[in-house]
Amino acid sequence: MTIKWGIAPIGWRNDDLPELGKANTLQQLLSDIVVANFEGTEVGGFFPDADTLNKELALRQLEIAGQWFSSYLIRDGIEKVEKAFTEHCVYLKKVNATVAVVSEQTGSIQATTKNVFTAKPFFTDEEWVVVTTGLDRLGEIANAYGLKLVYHHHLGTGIQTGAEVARLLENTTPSKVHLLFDTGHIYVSDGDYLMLFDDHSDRIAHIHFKDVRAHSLAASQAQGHSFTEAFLAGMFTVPGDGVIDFKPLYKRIKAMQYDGWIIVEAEQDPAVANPLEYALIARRYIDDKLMGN
Ligand SMILES: O=C1C[C@@H](O)[C@H](O)[C@@H](O)C1=O
Ligand SMILES: [Co+2]
Repeated sequence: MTIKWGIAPIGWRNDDLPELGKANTLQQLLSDIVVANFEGTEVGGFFPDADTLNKELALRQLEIAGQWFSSYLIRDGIEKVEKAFTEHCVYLKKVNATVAVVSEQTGSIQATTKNVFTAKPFFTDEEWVVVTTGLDRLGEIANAYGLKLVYHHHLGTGIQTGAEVARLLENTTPSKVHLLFDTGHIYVSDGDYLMLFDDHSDRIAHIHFKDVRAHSLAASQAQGHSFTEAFLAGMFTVPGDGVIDFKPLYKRIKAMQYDGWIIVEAEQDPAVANPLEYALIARRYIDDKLMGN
């Protein structure tokens, strides 16, 4: 079992809202990650070409876990998506990543003003077939580049709930499509975050540790916030600062001999939540409450 701990750029700069933290440079982000004693990160939308990135990583002995890829299999069809995904894998291989994070974004309300708690899309039976067969094909491409395709269930998308994740996994091939388990997304969607882990631990190949502030979540639900409004209002935070108890989860992760990355990922406005300060809060929680027990 080798667990690597990383932290995502999303607390410094946000791909969903690129104006957030615009002044934070790659160098600042990577140096903060070193200060907070994490081993690596995921690629953010503002990251440079592979050679430039590799140089900055090597200077700090940091590694890349993977990068998000928005697939539009239903909207665009497999041929178009395959091409973009192959380019994505070429880059990931150059930066020595291990996973390609994929989320089907057809119909997603993630970047819209719609109520994220009530207006998620649902795929038809035909659309499910397109998504699952397409993901199997993308998984073959990822494998050819020595990467694992890890599927990211996400609020406001067609694959959000535990039942939807189960349907996805039942209809895809285990050697081609793995699961990214994101604590924050499943907590807000279903409440119970351990059940999804227990049901599919054999498919989990990447983990996002995202915590949730219960009072902010309740306020956002009451106000019918969009995804963006909800995270700007403070719905997400780092482990140790919210309502999720990561201790029973971490016990399970160790018990299954998990081999892979756990990435702390908490989108907040960096002007409100100092990214280094929150990285250090997460580090302290991990050291004292998880690894120390
Ligand atoms: O992994 C993620 C990537 C982001 O783009 C996304 O919106 C966020 O919520 C997340 O979990
Ligand atoms: Co995530």
